[in-house]
Amino acid sequence: MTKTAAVGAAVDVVGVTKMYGPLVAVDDVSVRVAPGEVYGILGPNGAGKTTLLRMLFGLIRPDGGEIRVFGRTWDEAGVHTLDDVAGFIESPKFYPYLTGRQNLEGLALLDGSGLPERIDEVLEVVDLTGRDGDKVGGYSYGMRQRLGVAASLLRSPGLLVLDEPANGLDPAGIRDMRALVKRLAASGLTVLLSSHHMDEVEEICDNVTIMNRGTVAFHGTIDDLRAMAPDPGHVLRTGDDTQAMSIGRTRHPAVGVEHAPEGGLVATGSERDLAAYVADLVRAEVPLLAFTPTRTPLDALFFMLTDARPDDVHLPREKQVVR
Ligand SMILES: Nc1ncnc2c1ncn2[C@@H]1O[C@H](COP(=O)(O)OP(=O)(O)OP(=O)(O)O)[C@@H](O)[C@H]1O
Repeated sequence: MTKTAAVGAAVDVVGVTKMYGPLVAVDDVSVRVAPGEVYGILGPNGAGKTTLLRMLFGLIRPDGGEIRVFGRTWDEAGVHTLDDVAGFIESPKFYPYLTGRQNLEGLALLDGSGLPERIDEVLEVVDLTGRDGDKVGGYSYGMRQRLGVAASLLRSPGLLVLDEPANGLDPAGIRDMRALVKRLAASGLTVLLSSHHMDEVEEICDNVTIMNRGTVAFHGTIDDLRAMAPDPGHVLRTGDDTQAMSIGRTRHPAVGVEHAPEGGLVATGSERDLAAYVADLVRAEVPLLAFTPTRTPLDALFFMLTDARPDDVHLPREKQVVR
């Protein structure tokens, strides 16, 4: 990426660095989000995602580089940098003893640009119609996240920034949040979201920056990412691993067959080569007990590009270190 500000970009982060003492939390990172796209910042814990979004929101200042939001910088435009922007860092906060609707009414009043008549509309977008009269204290975590999105939409933003919106949600909450972001994207809204989840970014985003320890480990389209992904690995459980291994090594050089640390074998190769190998095992009457994918190729790539361990990346928010 060239280090010049882009004309017409919704967000243009150019060579931004942020230090915390000796720690370089964000190291010369550039990210360009075009209007109308859904852009993902993906990375394991501590990669620098939230720090980057905090700088965009003006909550902290970069030590170097420049951030433009719809062409505006904090130095030039001050708080007007966020005129057309909405979203939240980490989790949105609401008054638990007020209803969802009352919280939105309060926000609409405070934020002159949020029209009270939009409340019904945004509640419907986030699928909270019918629950708006309940106190927020009784909402699930997923409902609160969706209310946060509703609060953001009140001001009809041009850019919605979401920091790990699906983090800490149960599977149904994750599904609802993804569906919501997809609906918003389909309506033409520009969305910048951070995530721990490769599958979330793959499902929702057009472009992605993968961060690791403050630096950019990958930058490009989801298709570019897919093209880089390694062949899928499969765990193979057989009644005769020795013979299965020997058939693999002698007759299927394009398939890698190794002993899996947890028992059984791991076979890697293209789908076609794996299918031929398995067919051969069946022909040789090697008892086949299981053939299951280890992890998706994109997940495997994510672990290769970052220091994430599979266990690191699905920690719910409440289990993470609170700063
Ligand atoms: N206020 C702070 N003071 C000191 N160090 C900080 C502070 N905020 C963040 N860091 C450090 O900066 C690095 C990047 O943190 P950041 O929160 O941006 O990562 P992240 O990718 O958002 O991770 P997570 O997914 O866990 O939120 C981490 O090493 C973190 O410990």
